[in-house]
Amino acid sequence: MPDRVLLVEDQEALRLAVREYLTARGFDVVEAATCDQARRVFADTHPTAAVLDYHLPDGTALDLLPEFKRSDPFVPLIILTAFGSIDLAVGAIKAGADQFLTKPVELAALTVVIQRAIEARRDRQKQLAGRPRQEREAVDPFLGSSAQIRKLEEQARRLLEVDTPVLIQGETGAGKTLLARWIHANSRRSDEAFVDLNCAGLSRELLETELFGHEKGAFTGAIANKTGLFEVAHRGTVFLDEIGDVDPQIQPKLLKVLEDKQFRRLGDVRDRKVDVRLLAATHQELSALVRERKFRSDLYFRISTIPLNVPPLRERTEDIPVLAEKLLQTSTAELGKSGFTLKGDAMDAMQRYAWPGNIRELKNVIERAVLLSGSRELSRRDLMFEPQAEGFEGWTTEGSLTLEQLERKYIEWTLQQSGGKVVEAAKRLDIPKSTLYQKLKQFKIEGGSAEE
Ligand SMILES: Nc1ncnc2c1ncn2[C@@H]1O[C@H](COP(=O)(O)OP(=O)(O)OP(=O)(O)O)[C@@H](O)[C@H]1O
Repeated sequence: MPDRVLLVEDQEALRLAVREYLTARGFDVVEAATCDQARRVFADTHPTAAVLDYHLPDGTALDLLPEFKRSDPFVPLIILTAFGSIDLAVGAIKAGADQFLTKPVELAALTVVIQRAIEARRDRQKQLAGRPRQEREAVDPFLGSSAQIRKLEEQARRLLEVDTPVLIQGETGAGKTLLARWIHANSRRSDEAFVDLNCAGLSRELLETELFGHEKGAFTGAIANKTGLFEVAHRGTVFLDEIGDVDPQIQPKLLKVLEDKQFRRLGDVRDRKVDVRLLAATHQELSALVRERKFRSDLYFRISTIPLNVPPLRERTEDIPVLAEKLLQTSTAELGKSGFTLKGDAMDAMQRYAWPGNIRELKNVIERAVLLSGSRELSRRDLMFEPQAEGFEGWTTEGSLTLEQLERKYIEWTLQQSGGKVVEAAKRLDIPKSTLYQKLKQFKIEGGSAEE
């Protein structure tokens, strides 16, 4: 049976073009032009995945995301936003979207994103059916020769024989999930399930039933018993991404699973026993959340005994060539292409760029270059790095800007936008304050103040 995709887009011409393209690639496409229509079509057709334009005549995609996720927690939701609306995109991801793409939409890229999202959904469903996860081609999380990545490998290998929880820290896209999968796949639990859940943007109710399950009648809408992920992962591994976002009311329940190996389904009167290993990841400073009383200190100490730090890509630039080559190989294979190479100037540019989105961004940049380049020899010009904010026009003022010049302009601009406050500018740039100070010194930028 073909996979059904719900397409919510009010621009008719675009909707028809996307529909034709996806239909020709074997999808069964159902359509809606407004939020209202989308609700009806979603309820009637139970799509496998949905692609939603952000702005709709009677609301935004954010109105639909929670409703869709409530009726089908696994449905992949892909949001289309206008070029440059990074803030909206971030909001959408927080609200539960799985992916976002900027318009104009590259149809081949959209297709790849939909296929991947559906594949990920299938994996989750297989897990729920109780079958051990079929590990896809094993990806090496320790590619490269930098001291940082070698140290990470050494530390991670020591954790394979034990059952203690592990806290994986690192910036978004740095490879935390990949590392968690690797730990599971190489541990004693590898024949059992690996169940992962991203806790970001999940409401307390949804998170609780996802993790612990519920009994029929536990709340309005609980029409049948539901098995939670901890039960599904019995004897295996549970990976909780963005653990810092777990609602404070759920945190004691997580602690109970770790300490007593027991939990209770919502609406149940008895505890259930379970044997799972917990791996958790965060891009936030959990100790700061503890200080702000947003994260319980007892849970923090329980999970942070063995922290692993995945380094950001910009701190291991010597690993970029080998990673880029590997990602080029996998992208071309997935896209059914071959014979692509990266030229020296492309490698240099990649090693000088700051990669705020880390390996995920590197992968996207390479994939886009493969899709869009007219030549198989990819040069610096084929690599389009993501602009990081609306309103910055530094790159349009001069024809030939080096990445270093662009970085300098962007830092100056961000500092100006932050009223000269270094702490705030560092937050906006998503880099540590100390790194920003170094850059200000390096680029001889003046006017930054240390005040909060
Ligand atoms: N060593 C690697 N080799 C190939 N691909 C990698 C490697 N590390 C990460 N990736 C790819 O980069 C992307 C991001 O990785 P991953 O999801 O593990 O990051 P993350 O730190 O968990 O991100 P987030 O914080 O957003 O959850 C994935 O598509 C992953 O396959």
